[in-house]
Amino acid sequence: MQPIIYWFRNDLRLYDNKALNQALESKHPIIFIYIINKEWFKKGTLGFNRISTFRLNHLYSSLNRLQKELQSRGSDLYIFKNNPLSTISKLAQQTRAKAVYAHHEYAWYELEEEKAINKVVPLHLTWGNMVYPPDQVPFTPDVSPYYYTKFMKKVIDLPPATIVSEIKSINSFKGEITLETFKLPETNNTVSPLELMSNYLNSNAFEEYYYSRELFEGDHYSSFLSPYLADGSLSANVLYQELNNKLKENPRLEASVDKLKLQLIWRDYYRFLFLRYGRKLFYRHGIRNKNRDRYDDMEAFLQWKNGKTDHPLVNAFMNELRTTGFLSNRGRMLVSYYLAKVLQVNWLWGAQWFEHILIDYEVCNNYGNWAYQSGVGTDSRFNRSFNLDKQIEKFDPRRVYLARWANKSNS
Ligand SMILES: Cc1cc2nc3c(=O)[nH]c(=O)nc-3n(C[C@H](O)[C@H](O)[C@H](O)COP(=O)(O)OP(=O)(O)OC[C@H]3O[C@@H](n4cnc5c(N)ncnc54)[C@H](O)[C@@H]3O)c2cc1C
Repeated sequence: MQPIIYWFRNDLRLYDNKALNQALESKHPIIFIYIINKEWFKKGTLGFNRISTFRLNHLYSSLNRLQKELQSRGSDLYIFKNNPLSTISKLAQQTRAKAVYAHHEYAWYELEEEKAINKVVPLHLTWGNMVYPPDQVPFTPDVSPYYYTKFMKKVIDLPPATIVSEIKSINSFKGEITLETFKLPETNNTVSPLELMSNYLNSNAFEEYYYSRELFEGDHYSSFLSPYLADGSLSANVLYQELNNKLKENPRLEASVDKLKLQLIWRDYYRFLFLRYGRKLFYRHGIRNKNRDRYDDMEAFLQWKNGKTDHPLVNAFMNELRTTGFLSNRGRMLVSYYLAKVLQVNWLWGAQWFEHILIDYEVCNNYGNWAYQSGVGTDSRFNRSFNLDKQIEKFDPRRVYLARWANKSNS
């Protein structure tokens, strides 16, 4: 029987994986692949590439875990470091694969990639990786609500996507693959993403999430699940439904449960927005098509990126980000506001820096939030501003965060 290819994208898991289940239902032997796109490693005009070691190491760790899980089921994961179109074309030709199965993506570049691949070999795409995917809501992406609150109200009472059970047995491809594969570096995979999720939801820290999420830092001021949600090793839908279960067990958690659920709805919202507006979300003037006098000012950009601006709070955030690959949501909001609205620098440059440096970079969350904060996205108050000194008084009154990060040198 001809094989099929299962192309893992941002869904690096064997549980709650709808597209994978559909591939298994086809009964064809499966070749499991992941493609590390070599474009990510090319330096752009701003002097950095699209993936830092923070995210790359995290990705390796998720791939190692997935590969071992497949091996324990008598199968394997083939990893390639190349371009998705050429890899899939060559592999399909070599193995006579009948079709490729994968999850839909949402952003313009990925959608173009899907079209190109589908011209070479039939591509079966399934909606997934969301709580409310487009095939489960009563509206199509082209008319999905423009503002978050409207979107949230439309979906919040709908049943979330059905959770698909973990795959057990696999009919895997036994033939030879001669295309050059990529050997994964060893990584420490101690705790699984599902365990991390459950540890967090059972911790005392989660009880305080409803207010601690607004802080700059802390041991567990936030879930820190974003790197796993971004590469799909943690299912957002499983997290959402686990939150509902937690609430049934312990009604005292209501405020935290509701707040985290709203964040997961922001995540879905941006995906719908990308499906609706496509390439416009990568335009300097955004989907509002408004020229906001933003300049390609390299000197100001470098000062911002390297934590050398006139404001110590911005410097502290940028230093933490450069050193750890992570930043609180508040930190991200304030530094993006500062670059786009105070320094008036092209917001796309900031979004590109985040794409490079963030351990949890995810295209829709990143560019959607950047456009929002820069006044070219869907913020109803597009000229919203923040008083950074007041932010310090409110969230870091004893200057602990500032003392830790503001003067960290640019090494
Ligand atoms: C300018 C800017 C850029 C951002 N870039 C990214 C990015 O590349 N990747 C990313 O995952 N998040 C991004 N965010 C959203 C948010 O800051 C992070 O998801 C969050 O800080 C990650 O930490 P956490 O998992 O502990 O968050 P939690 O508060 O525990 O939230 C849980 C999950 O909900 C989702 N979520 C939370 N806040 C948002 C939000 N504002 N928009 C959409 N989804 C959200 C994320 O998947 C997150 O992991 C960005 C925000 C801003 C303002």
